[in-house]
Amino acid sequence: MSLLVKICGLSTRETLQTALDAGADMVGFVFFPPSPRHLSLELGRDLGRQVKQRALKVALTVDADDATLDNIMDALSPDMFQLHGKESVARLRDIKQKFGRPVMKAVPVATATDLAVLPGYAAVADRILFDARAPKNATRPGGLGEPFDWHLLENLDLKLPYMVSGGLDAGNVAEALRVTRAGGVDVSSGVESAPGVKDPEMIKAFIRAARATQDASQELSVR
Ligand SMILES: O=C(O)c1ccccc1NCC(=O)[C@H](O)[C@H](O)COP(=O)(O)O
Repeated sequence: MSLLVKICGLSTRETLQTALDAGADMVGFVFFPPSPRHLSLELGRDLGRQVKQRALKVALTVDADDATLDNIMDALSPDMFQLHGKESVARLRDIKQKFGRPVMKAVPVATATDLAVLPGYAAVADRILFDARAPKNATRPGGLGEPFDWHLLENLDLKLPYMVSGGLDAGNVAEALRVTRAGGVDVSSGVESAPGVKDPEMIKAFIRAARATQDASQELSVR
């Protein structure tokens, strides 16, 4: 299974084009007003049209109600919802049934006890995104540019596909993959020159660094 690379929090046509041209598998669009990456529905509609099925469109929400999800469906027609709030297992099931889209559940990680929620979510979600747990005073539950201890996932036995995120960048993505054996990586701050300002060269460097781990593992497997 090839590595999935997600660039999250895209908000301009230029940087979205860079991510698509550089081969991102998933492009994430944030619909959470306190975020510096928050998109209006109209901008989401415009950027969504640009993707043209070159990558999966991931709509990122936080404890959103049905009306909000409905509006996002109309504007973006996402390929997947990324639920990054305190959504319950029952709410995941509800959203999948109502909107007919796969859901990726973000699981905040700070200590091993945070993994206790996995069996419940893994029974309903289509994918898990492990992210660093935000500090109590944070204005948002993700996109904070801080990693968690990847070794907490070292012995993970999860049948569901999962991604690792939180403080990744071109310099540490290979180590994050080596330790976590994740099938995908996700980045936001690590490809920005300032909060919410994506940098095209950093996007390209991150994707190159992530892809290089695939090449290395393929070389090993054919030896
Ligand atoms: O990116 C945001 O602003 C955001 C706001 C609210 C909830 C989640 C958010 N981002 C979630 C993501 O998928 C990020 O890519 C992930 O948390 C990693 O972010 P970073 O550590 O900045 O790379």
